[in-house]
Amino acid sequence: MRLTVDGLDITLGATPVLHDVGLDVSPGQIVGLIGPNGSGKSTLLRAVYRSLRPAAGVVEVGGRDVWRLSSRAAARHTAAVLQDGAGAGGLTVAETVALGRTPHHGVLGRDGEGDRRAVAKAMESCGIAPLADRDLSSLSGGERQRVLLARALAQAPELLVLDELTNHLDIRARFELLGLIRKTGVTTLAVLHDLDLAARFCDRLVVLHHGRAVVTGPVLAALTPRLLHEVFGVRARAERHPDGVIRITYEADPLAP
Ligand SMILES: Nc1ncnc2c1ncn2[C@@H]1O[C@H](COP(=O)(O)OP(=O)(O)OP(=O)(O)O)[C@@H](O)[C@H]1O
Repeated sequence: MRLTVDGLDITLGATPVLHDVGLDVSPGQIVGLIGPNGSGKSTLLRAVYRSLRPAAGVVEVGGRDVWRLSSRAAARHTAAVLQDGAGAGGLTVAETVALGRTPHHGVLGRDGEGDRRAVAKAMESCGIAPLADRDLSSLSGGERQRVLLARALAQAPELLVLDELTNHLDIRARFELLGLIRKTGVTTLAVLHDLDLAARFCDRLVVLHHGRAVVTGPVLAALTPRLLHEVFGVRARAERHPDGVIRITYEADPLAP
């Protein structure tokens, strides 16, 4: 399902945070949202998953303005995994993942066989089936991230919104979970701080700087040495290696003026 954001302006308190931001994620693509701390990435995601109403601009998923849908209707197609998302207190892992099915329930709100299958499959694919009966609060940060991703996948979304999913994950888990998301084929907008991971897994990048989308495009076109210096303040270059993978190489003194 296509995501389109156009002309987004957001002010928080008295601080203008996003200015005329637009982006487009084609069905099945993974688009990385990158930018320095405070550039407005999480704020933009909040407008997309309908937790922050923009002062101006439109967010459309599958051609429908998300702010014209009920939150329940929007939750049937969009799932979010948020930075250090705590999840509901006092629930087991299996109960937490099952919450992902809530937007699909009828008026009786009961789990059916299809719901149970979706939950089991999501737990299996995120590697958390052995943790099913553990209390969510007893998990490590990385385990909790896997649970929150499983909850999002159980939701069977057509748009996945990820805010620093890879925080707390060990290096293998980063590759595993981003690879898993690629395999699902779900349209994804992901905030990533790790530029190497962004370069490896994203079809396109949107670079935010001081609340503006300054560059949008394929990884190599976006991550020029000039952009890396002007936006991220580092001397580095992105190159496609003979194995086909794009990697970032930092200069000996990345902070050189
Ligand atoms: N309630 C608020 N009132 C005023 N300013 C706010 C408020 N919430 C966030 N901001 C500011 O908005 C800016 C963008 O914040 P946001 O969390 O979207 O950035 P980010 O790019 O996700 O940052 P990070 O990479 O550090 O997570 C920051 O400068 C932040 O201080």
